[in-house]
Amino acid sequence: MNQSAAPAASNKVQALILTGFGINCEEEMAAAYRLAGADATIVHLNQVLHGHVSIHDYDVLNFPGGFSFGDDLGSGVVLANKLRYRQNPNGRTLLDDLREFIANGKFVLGICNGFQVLVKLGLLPNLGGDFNPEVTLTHNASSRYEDRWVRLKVNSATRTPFLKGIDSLEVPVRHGEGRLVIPDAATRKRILAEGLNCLTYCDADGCEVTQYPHNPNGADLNCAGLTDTAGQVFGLMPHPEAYLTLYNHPDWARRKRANPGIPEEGDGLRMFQNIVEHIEQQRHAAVLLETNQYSS
Ligand SMILES: NC(=O)CC[C@H](N)C(=O)O
Repeated sequence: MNQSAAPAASNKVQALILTGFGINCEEEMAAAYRLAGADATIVHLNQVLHGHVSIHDYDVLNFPGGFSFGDDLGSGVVLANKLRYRQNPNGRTLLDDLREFIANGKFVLGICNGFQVLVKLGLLPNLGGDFNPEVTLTHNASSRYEDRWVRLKVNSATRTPFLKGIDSLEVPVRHGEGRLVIPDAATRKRILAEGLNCLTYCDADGCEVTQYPHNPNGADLNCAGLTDTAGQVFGLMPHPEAYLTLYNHPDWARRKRANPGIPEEGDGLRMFQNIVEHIEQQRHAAVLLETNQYSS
């Protein structure tokens, strides 16, 4: 774990990955970013909450999966409250920093418990722009912990760069509280109209199926992931960071035997490659703009 206050001097995209308090998927997330060509720094949340590490030194902030605070009071609730109310020595909360981080055009990703935190903190879907919770994630309709592989379909209307060029993907789920509940018709309508329901559960052919077991939790809109209206904040229940190579898949040997030329990358890696590439392109465009300003 990195204990220093700033990321190493490097031209690579900088991904900050938070851990602590029961988060347990930080190493997989760091592996995903490193395979995608970024620098990944794992820090304990206290480093950020006490003001020793600034999120503003990074390009993309990540909330991994796990069981923060033992899921007490509901998955993600205690951590979200800590981020909303805990002040650092300068009197700022992490939510204050997150508002600024997002206003600066940066990116936030939450996976599983991380998605639950983003929803409970009001970062997703944040239709009102005031960071108040508008939807929730609660106990699976099956009343069971669901631990298996699912297939997802990407909403072609999504604006998030994380999902650019992806039609469908296979990924594992492992959660007890993944059921998205949208409490009112107006919120549901806006989520649909703006394409914020970026991922839905589907069958092996990529056709959307709303019934269990395809939809593992009974989520409203058959929804597995949400973005904010700009597509900068993205959260999903399944774990793309757990499918980085073909060999993460339980069926890899059979698949390789049937098709020896099968790609060795797992479906989940693409989202990390996408965001790293997007940030690199943004930087390149900014440099070109600056060069043109000086030369004209
Ligand atoms: N894998 C996870 O992040 C699990 C999230 C949460 N603890 C749940 O069970 O719903």
